[in-house]
Amino acid sequence: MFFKKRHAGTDISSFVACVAGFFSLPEQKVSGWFTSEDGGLVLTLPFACQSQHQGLSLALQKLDGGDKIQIRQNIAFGGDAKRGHRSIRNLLAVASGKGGVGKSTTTINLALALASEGARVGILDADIYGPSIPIMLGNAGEHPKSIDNRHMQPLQAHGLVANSIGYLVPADDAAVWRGPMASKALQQLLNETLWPQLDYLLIDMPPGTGDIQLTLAQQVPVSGALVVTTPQNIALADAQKAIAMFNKVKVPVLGVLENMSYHQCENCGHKEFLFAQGGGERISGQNKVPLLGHIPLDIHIREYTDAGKALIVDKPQSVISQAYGAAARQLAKQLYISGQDQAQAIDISIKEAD
Ligand SMILES: Nc1ncnc2c1ncn2[C@@H]1O[C@H](COP(=O)(O)OP(=O)(O)OP(=O)(O)O)[C@@H](O)[C@H]1O
Repeated sequence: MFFKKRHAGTDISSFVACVAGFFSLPEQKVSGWFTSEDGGLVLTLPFACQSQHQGLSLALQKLDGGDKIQIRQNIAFGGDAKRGHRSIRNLLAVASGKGGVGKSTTTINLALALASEGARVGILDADIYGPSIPIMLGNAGEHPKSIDNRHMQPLQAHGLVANSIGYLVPADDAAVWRGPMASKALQQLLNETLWPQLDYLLIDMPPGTGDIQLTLAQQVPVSGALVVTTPQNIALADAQKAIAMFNKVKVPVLGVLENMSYHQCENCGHKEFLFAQGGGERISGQNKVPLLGHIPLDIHIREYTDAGKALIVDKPQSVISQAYGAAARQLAKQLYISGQDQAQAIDISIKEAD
């Protein structure tokens, strides 16, 4: 590991410290991101954070030799890659516990935010009983094409790929499916869709924590889960059940995202906390999982998703887009850290078995 410390006579520890500080990570987690190529140093970032490259580059430029470092992004495989899906580097479940807290809206906007951070992103709508992704992507009524009558081409919208039961059967049909049929449908959507190479596949889970959700969490090789909640007590109680469910099936909970945190008046700027305040902090503290952000209750979010348009693409500089962007980068980082920890745990248990 000599290279980790020195490169062509340069002590790289100051670069490592700079990158570690920039991402608030321990130095040993980032030292392996530096490699040597054609006599120069390359820094390869393993999670989606393209919007941060310039800021990081400026920080490095202040260090002796830091201006020559090339920055790249190559998103790492998360979790137990051997159990994973061939073309998908990270499968992420987005769950809520309680219905109507904005899980699908959050899934779409985080997916768009991850794509704007330079990742290849897909959405699998597993909300069999209320598939809203087709409407939110603006392509309800379209159907996946198949060339062999077995595999489906995912649909494309706003730079994302997606598949949903909503593209395949009328909503009323799926609404009466029992558990085994619903989980079979999800397996088919995952395994019979011709997913292109993806860095992240976000799975919009059905709301609730019953048998169906438990089966889905067990059957699909997800690398981690995100729990969406509002700050309201009844939503938090259900979010807590969702966290307990993932703990039970040993799926790492990467964070909690508080939606509809407040409404800010467009005229006077006054913030109103319609669904109470501090709930996200409480649930994150109690469970020792990161709180990835607060998304306000905002008319533009509702209007854009109802119209199947992408706020983040149309108005990337808006406060809302920035809030989703920050949450998406946090999520990507947590997914990476959790994947590293899992890989290390597997490594340790293999060594112990030796
Ligand atoms: N932050 C927000 N600001 C304004 N409206 C929002 C916000 N988040 C979600 N909504 C709106 O709330 C409604 C419910 O959102 P959504 O369908 O995403 O919830 P869900 O939790 O996925 O619901 P379900 O339990 O039915 O799957 C939608 O009309 C959506 O546009």
